[in-house]
Amino acid sequence: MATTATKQQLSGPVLDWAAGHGPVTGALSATTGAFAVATTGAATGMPPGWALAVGAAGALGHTIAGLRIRNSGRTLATRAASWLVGAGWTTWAMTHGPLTWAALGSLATIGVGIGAATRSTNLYEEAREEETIAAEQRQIAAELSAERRAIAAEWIDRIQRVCSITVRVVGVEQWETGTGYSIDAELPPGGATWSKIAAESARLSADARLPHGCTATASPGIHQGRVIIDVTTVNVLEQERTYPAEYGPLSVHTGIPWGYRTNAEEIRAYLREQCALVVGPTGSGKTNLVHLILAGFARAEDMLTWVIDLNAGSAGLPWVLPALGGEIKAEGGKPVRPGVDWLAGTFDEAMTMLDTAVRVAKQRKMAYQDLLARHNTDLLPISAKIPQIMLVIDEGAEILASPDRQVRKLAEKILEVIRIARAMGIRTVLTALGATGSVLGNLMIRREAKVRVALTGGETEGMDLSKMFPGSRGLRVDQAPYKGAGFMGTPESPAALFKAWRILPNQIREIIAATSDRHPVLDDISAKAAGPAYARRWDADRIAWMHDQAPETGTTAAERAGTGLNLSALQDQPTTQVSPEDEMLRMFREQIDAQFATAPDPRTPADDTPSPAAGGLNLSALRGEQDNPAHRAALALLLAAGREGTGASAIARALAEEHGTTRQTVVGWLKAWVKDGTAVRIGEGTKARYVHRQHAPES
Ligand SMILES: Nc1ncnc2c1ncn2[C@@H]1O[C@H](COP(=O)(O)OP(=O)(O)OP(=O)(O)O)[C@@H](O)[C@H]1O
Repeated sequence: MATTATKQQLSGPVLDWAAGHGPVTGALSATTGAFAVATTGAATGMPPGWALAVGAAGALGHTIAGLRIRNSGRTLATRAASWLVGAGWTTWAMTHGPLTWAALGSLATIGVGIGAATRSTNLYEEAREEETIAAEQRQIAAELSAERRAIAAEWIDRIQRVCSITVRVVGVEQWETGTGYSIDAELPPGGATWSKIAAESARLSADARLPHGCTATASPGIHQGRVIIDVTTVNVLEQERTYPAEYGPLSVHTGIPWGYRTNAEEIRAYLREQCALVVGPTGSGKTNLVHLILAGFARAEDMLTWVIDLNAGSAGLPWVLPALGGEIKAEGGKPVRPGVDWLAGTFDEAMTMLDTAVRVAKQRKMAYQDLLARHNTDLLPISAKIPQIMLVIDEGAEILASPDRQVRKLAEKILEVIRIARAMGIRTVLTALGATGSVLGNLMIRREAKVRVALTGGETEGMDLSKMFPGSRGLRVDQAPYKGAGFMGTPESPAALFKAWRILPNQIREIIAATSDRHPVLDDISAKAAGPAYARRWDADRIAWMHDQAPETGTTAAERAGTGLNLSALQDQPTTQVSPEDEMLRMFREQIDAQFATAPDPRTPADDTPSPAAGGLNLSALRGEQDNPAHRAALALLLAAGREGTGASAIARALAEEHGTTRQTVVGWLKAWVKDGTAVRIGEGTKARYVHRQHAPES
């Protein structure tokens, strides 16, 4: 019999009134368990003392288990009492018979009692647990605020000592990046200003014993009586960080990330209305920054980048050649678009580009009047349909400062674009080797180019930061003695230390591939204004300079730059040697041919006479046409016609005077273009029009 009770005890929690039960199931299990033991015990003549012994053992075991999981004394007492009361009833019931009204009634009462007690202890345990968590959090907060209080006290003393200003610290925020903290402080009454503290940045940094490259920078608080002091404690400028490998879409409206601040937070350039000026002496990491800037523009869905680089086009070539040279292919072997929309490496091409930009700005101003009225704005709403044109002019500041008469013409055009095109969505990024007075002395640049970067790379010569960032004091060149590091200021973010990411050549290729489908096309109105000059920008003769300017070896940028601007790009540099670049250019031409069907076929001699291609098409005959100026002009007109398209009569009319081309000839060309996929025919009969495949509805 004893064995039975023990077996029950071993095989299941008959008398376990606590494990895994809520108040109701616990009480039910306890009372039914006790009832079962009592009835079985009475029927089998089990000695009643056994139940009491089991109850006592249960109470003891449960108390030990409860202590282990740190139950409260109250919970332990309730549970032990439950065991003992239950065991007491079982013992009594086995002696007096469990099937009497008194036994059953008292068992029910015990059940309700246990249920209520368990419910109460459970609630108590929950409350106790919550209180423990809250206490832990209070302790963490107290420790944190103790640290913050210590920082506040330290800086109140320091600002008093260094600046003789007694501030009251309102808050201290430790940066998530773990590289420093910001102090929000109230200035004392009596005329103290945040700029007084800003001017003492260097002395404050020294007083705080900050590591090299770390600063205490003051900026305005939420009103003029408050100041924010950003204190960096880890030097992130020293580290080389590569351009983030996530090449997701950007927009002129989201801003374009150019690098990161000393608190490791990225900083963006907002260029919808602003132009930018980037100054960096040789070896400071300027070329790297230009690539980084082009990378951001390439990622944007509403920006087209036009690059002028009279120093061998080195800034733009890595964004063009791998794409058009067929080095990079999109899915299914499709050609990819270059990472920039236009690259000018010669004086003539640069002039053409700037003239085009002026024409586009003027045309946009006239043609988008309705749109501006509808949007109740004088700023053209830039989107993927009407993209912003970003003119990046490497060493543009040197062009502006050049005494050369020819170069001055370029300078005037650059200034004209800057002056007239803000509202119409054309902005420029000018780079400079030095912050020359003649550039910053120019009112137009001072007014329009408020996004500014000075890469120092440790260079102190000719670095007048107070001219680059007027009003910002306490900036010292020696604070950023690393390549790619310097200062950046924008209308949204005051001038302060910054570092550009390092962008690697393979990343440029990755970005070209990743963004090829994302680049917008010039809106029809702008494309019409841009005309053939734009449409033919990738023509073989127009890109021949790329070959002439093939990557040099053994020549440093300094040598190339000479006194600031190397005009070698303006000279003819005939080359006869056959080199890998020749091969690359051949592939490039093939690519152009595939895209625009324009490149001459060496097998067919150039022929100025339009081919009577109207009846029965002969593609090989048409190849001869491709060197024919009338044929090329017709294709340019088709491209310039954009999405609206054009027809044979319109093209023939436009060509009649200069080339004497007949409608019948144009019909032949159009049919050929439809056949080889260059053009798409839309509509029938008299409504038929032809659209270049670049503007065809499905693309
Ligand atoms: N952001 C950066 N982070 C780390 N290293 C950099 C960074 N930018 C440039 N560098 C280093 O500096 C070297 C020179 O960079 P870059 O060619 O961009 O300088 P530059 O000012 O254009 O000089 P140059 O006029 O001689 O071409 C790079 O090869 C690279 O090693």
